[in-house]
Amino acid sequence: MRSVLVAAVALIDADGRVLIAQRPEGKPMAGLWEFPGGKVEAGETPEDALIRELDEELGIHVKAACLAPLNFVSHRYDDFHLLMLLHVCRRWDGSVTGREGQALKWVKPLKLREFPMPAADLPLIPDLIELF
Ligand SMILES: Nc1nc2c([nH]c(=O)n2[C@H]2C[C@H](O)[C@@H](COP(=O)(O)OP(=O)(O)OP(=O)(O)O)O2)c(=O)[nH]1
Repeated sequence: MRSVLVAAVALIDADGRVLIAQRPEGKPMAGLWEFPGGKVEAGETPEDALIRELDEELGIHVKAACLAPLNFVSHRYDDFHLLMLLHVCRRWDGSVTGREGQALKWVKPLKLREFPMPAADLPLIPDLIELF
């Protein structure tokens, strides 16, 4: 089975809310709310990939030193295996903007369950709740 390595992040604002982004129409899992991030490409570290994706998707600049590992998930979807590394980040430069037209929401961790998320993400919610 194809294996995909994804680096993702819970950006946390001053009010303790987490940023989620809605997957656009036309993509697999369209409409679900996810943590920003994406696939780690050949030659990249997970941190490199995340820094690149945050620039492309949200227009913000993040330093590797501001990315703290929180947990990972190993999840078998029907057609691929996902290994996703979730980081936490509270510091960035620039203002968060949906540069790819995606909807964005800042959500308290206790409210994350109100938003439909990919199956792989659900076990990560308690980790975010425990941060506070
Ligand atoms: N960024 C992110 N991806 C997630 C999460 N949960 C989850 O199952 N995924 C999956 C969806 C995708 O299969 C993969 C991330 O890949 P991606 O967003 O870079 O790529 P994509 O599927 O949109 O496809 P493509 O544009 O690269 O062709 O990880 C999550 O919380 N954040």
